[in-house]
Amino acid sequence: MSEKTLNPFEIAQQQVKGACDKLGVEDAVYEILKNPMRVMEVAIPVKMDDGSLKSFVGYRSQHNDAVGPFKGGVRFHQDVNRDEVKALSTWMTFKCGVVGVPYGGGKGGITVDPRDLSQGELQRLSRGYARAIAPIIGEKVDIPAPDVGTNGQVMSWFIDEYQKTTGEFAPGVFTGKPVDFYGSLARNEATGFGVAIMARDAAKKIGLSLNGATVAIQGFGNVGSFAAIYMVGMGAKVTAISDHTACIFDENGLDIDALIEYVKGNKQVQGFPGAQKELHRDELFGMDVDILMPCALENQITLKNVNDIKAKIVSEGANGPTTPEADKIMYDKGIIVVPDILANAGGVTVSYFEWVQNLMRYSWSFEEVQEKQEKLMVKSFDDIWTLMHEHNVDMRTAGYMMSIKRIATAMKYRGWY
Ligand SMILES: NC(=O)C1=CN([C@@H]2O[C@H](COP(=O)(O)OP(=O)(O)OC[C@H]3O[C@@H](n4cnc5c(N)ncnc54)[C@H](OP(=O)(O)O)[C@@H]3O)[C@@H](O)[C@H]2O)C=CC1
Ligand SMILES: O=C(O)CCC(=O)C(=O)O
Repeated sequence: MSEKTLNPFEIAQQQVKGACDKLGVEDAVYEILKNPMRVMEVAIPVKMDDGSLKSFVGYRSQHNDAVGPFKGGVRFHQDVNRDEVKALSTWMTFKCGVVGVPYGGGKGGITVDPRDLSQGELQRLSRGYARAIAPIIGEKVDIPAPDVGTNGQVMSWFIDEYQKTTGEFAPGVFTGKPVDFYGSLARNEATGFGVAIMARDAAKKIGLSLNGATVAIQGFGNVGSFAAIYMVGMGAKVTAISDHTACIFDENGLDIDALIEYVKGNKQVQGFPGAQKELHRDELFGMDVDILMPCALENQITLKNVNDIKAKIVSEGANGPTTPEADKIMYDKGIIVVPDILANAGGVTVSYFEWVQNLMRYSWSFEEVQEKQEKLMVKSFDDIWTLMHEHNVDMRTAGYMMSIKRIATAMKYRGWY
């Protein structure tokens, strides 16, 4: 048996359709939600350091803005394509609905491996992208943020170029900015922190103590590294971590601070001197751990490896890491999967707080932001947990159902159906 599809957009549509059917909403709701409202494709010519000119392809997909402005990150990665961006924007709509932040879904990206570019080339590419999408974004229209391969520096170039292009000083048009350049305290930590607290709450539900619990994390970028830090802070041992080079292992728990320092210099986990063992990156999924956190890319838990999983809880830091077929197998086995649209919603939640602070020209303390994030995510977790039992569905379907109700209500008031 193999997967029906690995196309992330078809998977996103399947997930939305399943939840619409379960809820029994009018057909019009899925008809509207099955496609993004707009997808822009742009060509971005960049003068390379060697004097040549290279044209890169970029996208911005705006899925649905019934609840509020489109919101979602921008990915710089060699595998970015139109359907991936459409899927990511779809997932954003339902993620915002899950935590109840007043946004719709958007997502952007450029097909490029940023590691192949110099800082100058990266800046010119980022500015070209901001100029190209400027006509369709805005502080109250569509608010991009970081995703794989982008960060606060890229957001800062976006802001500057947007201002040059439109003449408008609008720090709230992008979130995920550096803290000393209109960013919010606790945004950098937010997604990983959320992934950790959602695992903590799932553990509570099944009576799993985090003290000494073991964790495996795929991906050690923004999301994976902060998830690791917070899990250790809660008493757990992160025994395995992978990136595209390797999976490193230590039965006593990896030293996360030392690994962060190592990765800063070496750009990879392979060769970390603090590891007991080094394995192929894909061996991470079969590790004998209590909690698994996929924090890299789509389609990582599939029919190929789902039966190797020994974890009791999967907290999805990445967007779309699990195929529907693998999802069903984990549900049947009683593995709790905290779905991406809830587990990684900390990022957009604190992006919302950043935006509110920007609009008020005011800032909150780290503790205040993190407390607000935790309160919101814990409530969403509890609501979804209740809904899951009421309808006898998995957490992902329950999350979509909760979200669809909110979005369908807004669409109804607007007279869209
Ligand atoms: N940043 C945010 O606020 C949010 C991010 N997300 C999602 O979380 C995921 C990670 O994002 P983020 O941490 O920001 O991205 P980063 O670019 O910071 O990190 C991505 C990580 O994934 C690793 N990776 C890539 N391919 C593989 C592979 N085949 N096996 C193992 N590891 C791999 C990368 O390793 P290497 O460096 O070796 O390539 C890197 O460590 C994405 O799905 C993103 O959409 C979701 C919500 C918010
Ligand atoms: O911070 C944001 O606005 C969105 C982050 C993001 O891209 C995501 O949640 O996938």
